[in-house]
This record gives sequence, C-alpha cells and structure tokens, in this order.
Amino acid sequence: MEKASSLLFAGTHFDRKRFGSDIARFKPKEPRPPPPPPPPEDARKEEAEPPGSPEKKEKKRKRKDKSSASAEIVEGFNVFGCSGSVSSVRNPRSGEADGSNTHRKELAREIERASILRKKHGIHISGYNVPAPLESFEELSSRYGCKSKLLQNLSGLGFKEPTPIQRQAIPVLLSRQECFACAPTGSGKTLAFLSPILMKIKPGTKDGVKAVILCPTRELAAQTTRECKKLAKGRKFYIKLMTKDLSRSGDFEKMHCDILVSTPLRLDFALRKRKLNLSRVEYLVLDESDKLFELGFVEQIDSVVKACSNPSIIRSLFSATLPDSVEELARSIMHDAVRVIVGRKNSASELIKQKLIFAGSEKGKLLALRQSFTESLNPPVLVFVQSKERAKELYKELAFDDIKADVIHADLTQQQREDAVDNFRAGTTWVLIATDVISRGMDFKGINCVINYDFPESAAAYIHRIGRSGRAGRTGEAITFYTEEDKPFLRNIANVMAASGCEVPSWIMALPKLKRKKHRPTRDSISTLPEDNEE
Ligand SMILES: Nc1ncnc2c1ncn2[C@@H]1O[C@H](COP(=O)(O)OP(=O)(O)OP(=O)(O)O)[C@@H](O)[C@H]1O
Repeated sequence: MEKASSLLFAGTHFDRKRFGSDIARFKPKEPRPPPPPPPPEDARKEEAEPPGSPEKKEKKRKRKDKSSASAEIVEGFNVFGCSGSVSSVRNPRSGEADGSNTHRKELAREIERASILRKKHGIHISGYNVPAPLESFEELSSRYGCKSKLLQNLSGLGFKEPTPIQRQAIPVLLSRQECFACAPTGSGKTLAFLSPILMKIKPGTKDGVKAVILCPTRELAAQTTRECKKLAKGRKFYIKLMTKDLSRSGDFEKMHCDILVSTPLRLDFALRKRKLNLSRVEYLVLDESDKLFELGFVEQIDSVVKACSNPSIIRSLFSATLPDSVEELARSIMHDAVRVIVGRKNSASELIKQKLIFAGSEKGKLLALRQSFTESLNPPVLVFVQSKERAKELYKELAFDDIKADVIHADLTQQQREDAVDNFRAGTTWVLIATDVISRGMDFKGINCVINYDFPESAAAYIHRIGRSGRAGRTGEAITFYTEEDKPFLRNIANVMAASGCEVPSWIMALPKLKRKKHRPTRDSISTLPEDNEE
C-alpha cells in the first residue's frame, strides 16, 4: 500500500506559478479555507457522531452550546489530515456583529434537527462544516435550487425519499466538499454521487469533460452510464461511456462530453494515446474505491488523478467496504474530506438472510447445489465461483440439468458478457454462474439468492457478492458452501454475519483469528464423475 500511496500522491501536479494560491491551500497541516459563505443550512459545524447514549450526547451538546456562547466555536474532527485545533475553528458567521441569542438558538435547533435525522437513519459523519442531511428530495430544490427535471426523473423512477447515504452525501458534495462515503450494498450510492454532478455542472457547454466516474469493471461502468442517462433525461448532458473503440480511436478534442464513465484501464489508455484533456474536471468519483485502490489499478488511478488537474476539483470515494488502509491512502489525495458512514463500517446488508453450509468436499458442493435446486429453485439465482476455469466447469455440469443457466467471466467477449447480463436481467437466465467480475456494484433487480459455491477470498469479497441480493429495501438470501479446507477462514465471514444480526455457531466464533486475510486455495475440479473415470 505504501507504493500505492506514493504513486497517488505523486500524481497531483499543478502549474505552481499559476495556481500558487491554490497550492497554499493544499499544504499539509493547514485546514482548507472555509467554503464560500454558505447558505443558512450549510453554515453549521457538525460534531462527529461516535456511538454513545443520547443523554451523553445531549450533555455534550449543552456543554458545547455553553462554551460557544461568545464565538460559536464548534467541535469536530477531520479524518483527512487537517491539523487545525478544533477549538480554533469558527463558524463563518461568528464575526457578525449581531451575535443575537435568537440566531444562536436557531443554529442550535438546526444542529439538533440534523443530529436527530442522522441518528434515525444510522448516519455517522466526521469533518468540518458538514451540511444537514436531506429530509426529502424536495429539499434539493428548496435548499440547493435543483432543476425540476431531476426531481421529475427521481419521481419517475419511483424514488420517493432519499436513502440514508443520499440524505448525507448529496448535501456534502453540493457544498463542494470532498467526500468519503461508505454505505451498505444496494443502498443507492450511485444516485448519491450522480445527483450532485447533474445539479452542479452545466450541460452541453462543449468545453471539455466536467465529471469523471471510475468503476472497476466494464459492466459496472455501463450500468452507471445508463443510470446517469435516466437521471439526466430531458436535459442536454453529453454522457459518455468509455468503450474500447472510444479509448483507442476517439477524437476527444472534437467530442462533446460532460460526464465520462470509464474503467481505469480504458481512461488511462485514452489519456496516454489519445490526448484526452481532463483539466476541467470538476467532479471525480471513484466508485468501489477500495477495489480501485488495489495494486492492480493504482498506476492507472494515479494517471487519472494527475490528469484531473483542476485545483478546485471535488473528489469522492464510494464503497460498501472501507478498509483502514484505504482510508489512510485516501488521506494522501483528498483535502479535508467529509467522511460519511451509514450503519456499521464493513458490514453486510441486514436485509440478507445468511447461511453457511458444510459441504465436506468439492464433490459435496456440487451435490449440495443440485439438491438445493431440486428442493427449491427460486430464480434469479447468482452462483459465485473463484475462477473462470471453475465457472466454465460448473456451467458444463449444470448444462446437463434442466436449468436455464448461463455463465459470465473475463474470458468471454464484451458482447457475450453483455448478453449474459442482459439475459439474466430479462429473466431468460435463471441461474447465472459468475466470477467476482460482477460481484461489485451490479444491480440486478430482485435476485432471490446468492450462492457462494466457492468460499469468498475475503470478508470484503463476501460482503459485495452477497450484496447482489437484498437491494433497494428488498430481502434476499445468501448461502455459502464450505469445505474442510475453508474452515480456518470461516471466522472472517462469521464476523460479518454476526455483525448483521445472523446467527453463527459458537464454535466458529471461537476459531483462532487468522493473520492471512486472503483465501484462494487450489481446488479439485468441478465434476460428478467418479474419480477413476476422470482421466
Ligand atoms: N431513493 C431511492 N429509493 C428507492 N430506490 C432507490 C433509491 N435510490 C436508489 N435506488 C435503487 O436502489 C438500487 C441499488 O442502488 P445502487 O446500485 O446505487 O446501490 P449501491 O449502494 O451502489 O450498491 P453497491 O454497493 O452494490 O454498488 C437500485 O436499483 C436503485 O435504482
């Protein structure tokens, strides 16, 4: 991770002369200057919300009110490297002459309202000047002057009220603050980063890309582009997906593009070979950020971060899993970012009923899968295996059965991958066998069950895989097979299960903690043929 950190850090280069004043803002140990005079609802400082009793918080708040009587000093802490003393941070309005009691009382009431709303929706924040969460989508218009088209589109999509991550992350990004957001799978993070972009950037100005969204897979990039187009319906945004053809032969100087959605590999390629100019980008989103910060991606991410050289760019990181190492790394590229966590960090959606099944051996797993399909096949079902070879093997086995199964993995052509996803979405395919290529971000409506045929390689992989079900308020089921070989790694998964309220046998919780987090064993091939026939 150290290598990654230095690379990413090295990726931010500015024209020092031209942007001297901006560079001064980015110097370590100095807080970012307060945002421009905020509208009333933005003009408050929020305190971090560690778990604690309401009484304690009430006392703390009262103490705070008392101590802030003259200067409206507000507590808070900044997870991203701002070393300014909390007590020296003042509300922008503190210098105002009135200092009236009414004004202070109103401010205190606003803070309390925001706090209650956050508590109700399990929102935890840290950072300075964190705006109040949204009570409704209508506030996008009353507080932020949102165009009616977006509201119409939200309503057309059937979205009646914001999800918790949308309530908090949208106002943060609209206040031009960087944001690090972690919320459960299927909780609407996509809309949380798309709406501020659609509200803040001007459509169709023809002077370059204004927003870049990076996703770890092509499927997710395509899905995000589709979602973005749905939300932008009726407005003249140029929204582009970076396809292979576009990255290889696009004429970016002539192309109109406001919002660009891409995988890191394709965007990096276009930057190097096609002279794509990203210097006017105002919003950079790293979706599934922990995946993007893994070493395989880091050089490409670095190149994108470097190319997005606009000093007032707003970067945001979104994911359902947020390892400490990624938080640390993020600190090196973000400025006074607000951290928004919904629920418990790194936990699975509570809407998913999770089960562990001991299958003994590889053959046992195939029998168990067939048995579960015979007893009750409730499509659509997503089955995860650990490699493309195993995906092909399992597909061959199930092809003999009377099940409408299909397979998706990295060896297929782009068209085959798209067809597999489309057929599954349309219900033509009942069972989709997949590698982790679709474990992140993919939003298939109403998946009833996720089966981890092969034990996931980490707790994060588990959370994302099972998160393909139990989305947008619906319930789902997740079954994880394990063999003798997987037993030592059970506890990692069991911890996630227990944290989301599932029952876990006590012997699993008593297993020793393992230092090694990744588990990807060599497994016997998937076949029901008797062993002596296998040659
Ligand atoms: N406010 C809302 N009300 C109802 N449904 C919503 C709302 N916002 C988003 N959704 C729906 O919720 C589903 C999940 O949203 P999304 O794909 O953004 O989840 P996510 O948090 O990004 O999940 P993941 O971590 O798996 O990427 C989508 O089908 C989306 O249309």
